[in-house]
Amino acid sequence: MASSALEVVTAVAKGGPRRVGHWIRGAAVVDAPAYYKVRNPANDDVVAEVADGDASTVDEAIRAAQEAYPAWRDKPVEARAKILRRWYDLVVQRSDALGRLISLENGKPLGEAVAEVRYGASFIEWFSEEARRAYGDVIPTGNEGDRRAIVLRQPLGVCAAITPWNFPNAMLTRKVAPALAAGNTMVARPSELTPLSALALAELATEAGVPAGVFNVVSGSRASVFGDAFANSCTVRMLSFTGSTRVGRLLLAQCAPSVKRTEMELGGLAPLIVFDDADVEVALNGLWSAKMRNSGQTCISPNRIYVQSGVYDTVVERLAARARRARVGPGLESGTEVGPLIHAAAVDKVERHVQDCVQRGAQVLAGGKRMPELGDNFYAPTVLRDVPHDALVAREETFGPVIAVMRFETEDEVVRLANDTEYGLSSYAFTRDLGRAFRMAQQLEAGIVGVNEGVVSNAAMPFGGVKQSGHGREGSKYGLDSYTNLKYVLMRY
Ligand SMILES: NC(=O)c1ccc[n+]([C@@H]2O[C@H](COP(=O)([O-])OP(=O)(O)OC[C@H]3O[C@@H](n4cnc5c(N)ncnc54)[C@H](O)[C@@H]3O)[C@@H](O)[C@H]2O)c1
Ligand SMILES: O=CCCC(=O)O
Repeated sequence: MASSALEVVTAVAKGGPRRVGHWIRGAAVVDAPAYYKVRNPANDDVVAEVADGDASTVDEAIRAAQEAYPAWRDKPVEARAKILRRWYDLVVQRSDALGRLISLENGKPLGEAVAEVRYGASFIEWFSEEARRAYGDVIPTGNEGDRRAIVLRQPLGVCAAITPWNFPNAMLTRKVAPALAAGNTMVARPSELTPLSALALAELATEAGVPAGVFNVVSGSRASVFGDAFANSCTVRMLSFTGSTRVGRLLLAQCAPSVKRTEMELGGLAPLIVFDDADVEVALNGLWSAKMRNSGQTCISPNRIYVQSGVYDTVVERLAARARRARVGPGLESGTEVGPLIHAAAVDKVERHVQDCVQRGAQVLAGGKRMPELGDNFYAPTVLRDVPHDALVAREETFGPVIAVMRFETEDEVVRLANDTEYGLSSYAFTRDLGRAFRMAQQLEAGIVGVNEGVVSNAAMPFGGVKQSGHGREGSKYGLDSYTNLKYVLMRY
């Protein structure tokens, strides 16, 4: 019986049973009162049975994090940095197994899954280094003869994290690494669909020397139980959430009574603009990589593709040819470029969006259908042309492999269309005109702008949204801000 998340991959290969518990106080909690099944989206097979926690589980994990806090906070920063660095090394060493785990529970192609592990690890590496740079300030008072004003940067205490299924490894490391680097402790609750990657990361953290109770992971099938328990706890000083804007709004309201600090990494509806003066090859490559990563289930995936009239026909035809060639299949099958969607409801949503485009006059150039021969959760990479600006895809995240192409004539028109949304996470523009490139960087209302580039994610850069895509920045030198308080001290001597 595999009881460790890291052993699940081998147990699956051998067909053996596997039950995985919460990770609290540096150890797996065995014999939980209840378990639920985690399934592979590619074939619906049970990957593992995972502990189904409740409010008492969360309370126990919060207690563990609270007890571990003073010693972790007071550890010399070099010691914390070295432990994080060891954790990074272990994650990299185990990247194949961790990648397989992602592929098993999330469905994404193995190559992408291993790339996610390395991306996730890069946040641990980055913050193991940033730990040493949690600087404060000395501010002139005007009375330097007898006083000094200093600003200290201090940890918050116990932090909580709720993470989504689409990047089960990286969305967690970019919260827990800065939290621990700054001297906080953490309780994390991963998506019920993909808890194994988080549990495996916690095991490796313990192996690396993260003391018991500093990083705890609780799993469970009833999401709101965890949100309620985190929000209602006055011990939890901060909640960092990545997920939909709908759930983000709920959690913000729940955190209001305890005036908890929040970091919200929410949904997107990215515009991607191809101007007539773009290098079409660069634009097509950028669009394809931004769109098809994780089968389109990415918060920064472009949902609204605006192509200027002069290159419209070329772009849609070449995209359609690319989509027809794409190899769709299970994530663990070699050669797979596009994997399954996470579950049946996700496929239903994609189908609804495609049908809506067609009903409004769009034409399907590639895909536009389910792939039952592969399984219930597969949808063919789809290219639609002549999509009207009032289609559903222009208002709601599709979260699937659908390239919905709209036509525009002028720069002013496309900036207005691109900004006409409550979302503001990422945006993309392809142009060879330098002035226009700067105007796009300036005018697009988003936390991230890719100019002639579709791959924007990097641990050294600030990731986050504006408007209803959230607040706070993950990664970069700003990534410690959400996990630290500034304390102003005026010293008269
Ligand atoms: N901005 C970012 O960095 C970023 C990154 C990844 C995903 N996302 C967004 O996440 C969404 C996709 O992920 P999802 O489907 O898991 O989102 P989701 O909001 O449904 O769920 C996110 C997490 O919240 C939990 N949850 C759901 N309802 C809850 C409740 N009432 N109380 C507490 N927790 C609750 C889920 O179980 C999951 O763990 C998309 O909108 C995507 O754009 C954003
Ligand atoms: O899904 C959103 C996060 C993806 C990323 O960090 O590149």
